Amino acid sequence: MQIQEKPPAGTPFEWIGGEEKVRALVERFYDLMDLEPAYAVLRGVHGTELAKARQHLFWFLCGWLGGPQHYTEKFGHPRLRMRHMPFKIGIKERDQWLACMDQAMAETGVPEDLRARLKESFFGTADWMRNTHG
Ligand code: HEM
Repeated sequence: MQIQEKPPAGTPFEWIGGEEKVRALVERFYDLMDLEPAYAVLRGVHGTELAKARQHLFWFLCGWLGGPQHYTEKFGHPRLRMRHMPFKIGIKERDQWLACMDQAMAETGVPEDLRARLKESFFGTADWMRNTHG
């Protein structure tokens, strides 16, 4: 008999395990950004305080994954590229963001198939956010 993994039915939000898991993922993402020397450049782009970023990314990701649209209900269209314009985002920043998020997904137990799919989607979004060479 084979043990069935939860099938990828419904939304990625359901698949990941709802708000509790999204919250855990976001918390780990910013904890790692704070802790790991490998993400120092990315950390440096952020201010001293990460509380607002934690809350906003949580609200955003719930909707982006197909769950509750907290972010758009509060702020309207995310206009993410425009909102990131004040920060220098090149290849290094993009790659550290993606690596930090991937490590957070691994450490919070995001299912492998979902993790691979999200990695691709995150790449598209992060690459589109680049606003400087290098
Ligand atoms: C590519 C590299 C990226 C860098 C360097 C970066 C950096 C930042 C910084 C510095 C902030 C401001 C945090 C604060 O207000 O304290 C921010 C906010 C935010 N980022 Fe990113 N980010 C990146 C990619 C992404 C990606 C891929 C996503 C979504 C999948 C994302 C979603 C957000 C959201 C939702 C906010 C909050 C915006 C707001 O409402 O003010 N970011 N990011």
